[in-house]
Amino acid sequence: MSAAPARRASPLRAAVRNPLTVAGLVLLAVTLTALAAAFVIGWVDPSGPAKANLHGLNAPPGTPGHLLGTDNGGRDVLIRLVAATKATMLGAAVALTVAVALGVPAGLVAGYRGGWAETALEWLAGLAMSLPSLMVLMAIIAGLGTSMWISMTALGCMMAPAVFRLVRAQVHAVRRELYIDAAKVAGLGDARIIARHVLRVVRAPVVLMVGVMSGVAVTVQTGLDFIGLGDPSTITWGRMLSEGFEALDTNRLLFVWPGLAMVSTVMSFLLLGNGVRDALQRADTATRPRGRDRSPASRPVPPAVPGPRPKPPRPDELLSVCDLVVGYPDGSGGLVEVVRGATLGLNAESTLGLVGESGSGKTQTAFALLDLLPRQATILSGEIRLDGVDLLSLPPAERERTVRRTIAYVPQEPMSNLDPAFTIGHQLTEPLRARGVGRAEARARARGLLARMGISDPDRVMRSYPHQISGGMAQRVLIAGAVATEPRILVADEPTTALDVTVQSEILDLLRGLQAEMRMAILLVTHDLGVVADLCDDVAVMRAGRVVETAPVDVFFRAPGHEHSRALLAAVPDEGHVRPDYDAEAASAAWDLAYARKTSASPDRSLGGAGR
Ligand SMILES: Nc1ncnc2c1ncn2[C@@H]1O[C@H](COP(=O)(O)OP(=O)(O)OP(=O)(O)O)[C@@H](O)[C@H]1O
Repeated sequence: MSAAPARRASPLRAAVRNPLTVAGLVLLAVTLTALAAAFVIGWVDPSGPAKANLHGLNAPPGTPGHLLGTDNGGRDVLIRLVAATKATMLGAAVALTVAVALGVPAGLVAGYRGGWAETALEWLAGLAMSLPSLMVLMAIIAGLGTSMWISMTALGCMMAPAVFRLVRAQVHAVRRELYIDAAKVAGLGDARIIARHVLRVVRAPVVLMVGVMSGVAVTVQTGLDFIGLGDPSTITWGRMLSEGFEALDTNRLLFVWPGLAMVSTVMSFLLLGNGVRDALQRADTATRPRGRDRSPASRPVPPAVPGPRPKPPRPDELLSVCDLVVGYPDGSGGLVEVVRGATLGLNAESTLGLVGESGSGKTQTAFALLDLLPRQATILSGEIRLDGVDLLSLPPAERERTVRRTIAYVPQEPMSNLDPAFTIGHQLTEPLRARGVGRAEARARARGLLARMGISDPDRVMRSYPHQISGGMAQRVLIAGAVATEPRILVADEPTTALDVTVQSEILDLLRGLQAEMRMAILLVTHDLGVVADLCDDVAVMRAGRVVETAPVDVFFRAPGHEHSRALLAAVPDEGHVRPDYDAEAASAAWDLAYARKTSASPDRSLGGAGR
């Protein structure tokens, strides 16, 4: 990382650089000034808007004492217009508040939690949207009277489903982001994740929708009053429009002023909504990396290759998986199995490499252990035992607690797993704060962890946003976050794939050092057999959703037992050429080299792992 952390431009500052937003601000300022004046008039001279002067009917604009003239009752048009602003804006504010207060939380819950809550809320929203709004409003006014508060509350209820659907769709999109998974694994609760990470993404489209809906609320309220369905005791722009319409022949300006007020206010909402949305979106996307697409993959699952059944897990293993089967809906009412009876075991303080070709089910197996499978996935059978306790038999909340307490996760793509909207310091201290650690101590611990990760200027990194650090640095930050809670098991999914070779070896050394220091077990998901030789004690080879071979790493390299293991080893590119077939001698030489590195990096650990 070379650049010093720069402060990001504030979205509001960016918004006011847009001339259309400035125009919206100016128009809104006029409306707000009228609103403030209306409160003053209501306090100083409440009868002012109704005061008639029978000697000054329909006075033209500019008449002394009457800037906009008078109406056909001799009442001052400007004072009435200002007073009408208050009722109109309050009415719109009621509708908007109801729509946002109902739509946003419902959308967050439905999008984030899914399940029956989403089905029920979606059904309610569909029902509300299928009703003709104007007819419903008229029926409510006919039944409950012309109170503006009631009609505007009803309008808010009818606008809420649109907000709900927008928010739900946004939450659906962000829920799949890797940094949400990372936040969960770090132990943050749902409420905190929604408040900190999800709401930020939802805010830009919601701001635009609020702008549009404010305009709709003003227009509907004005329309109802114009056609005589408003509260006759309240002056609004709609009522003034109606009076102006009746006086079109004598004083057509009476129709123009409230019309202008309505148009300029609606315009101001739209311009501002657009401008602020654009600024927020720019601020969000400027730093947001592309997340990994985890949509249902189209890669076909290759047929299972029969082979020697791996040994059943031993009772003394820290973590064991037995005959795990994970399925996804296949789109035609059935299930497709992506993990098809995986069995493996991880000893305390040792490292197991989970290898296999792309799509063989490594990540899905790891996600099952981490309790991170997507909602659509089902664990169809099998056992996952942690310290002998079958996790799958625990109630979901207890399972989640147990997993978060014991297992940490270093994900595949460092950048996608950091929320671009927060500093590194914030993201490292947040999980500690959620566990009750005080602010100062959390910061001190985070700084210490970064230093332990080999970061020479932890203070600067703490102040940086993810886009201001390199990939290698981001990976160190994620490892720091993962080990902050002193887990007994670390699941690392391709921790070095996205990094260049020199950084890769530094990260491997770091993991090795941390493992020895913290006495944790590591499950390393990888394609890279060099990394396996370098770091692992044992290997489990996956093929088409099954573990086809488990072996100590030296045995795996010297005498792989399964045909698929030999094929994997044969596919490793050699320095000068690609070997046509598995070459035991070359594999053995590669192993000797990796072993030499391994023992020189951690002389205290013997081949095969002391804990085995
Ligand atoms: N959300 C999903 N819906 C349906 N199928 C999925 C989903 N996620 C993954 N799969 C399928 O599960 C299978 C195993 O995927 P997994 O990600 O575990 O493979 P992997 O061995 O980790 O591959 P890679 O090394 O490329 O990450 C693949 O066939 C994939 O298409």
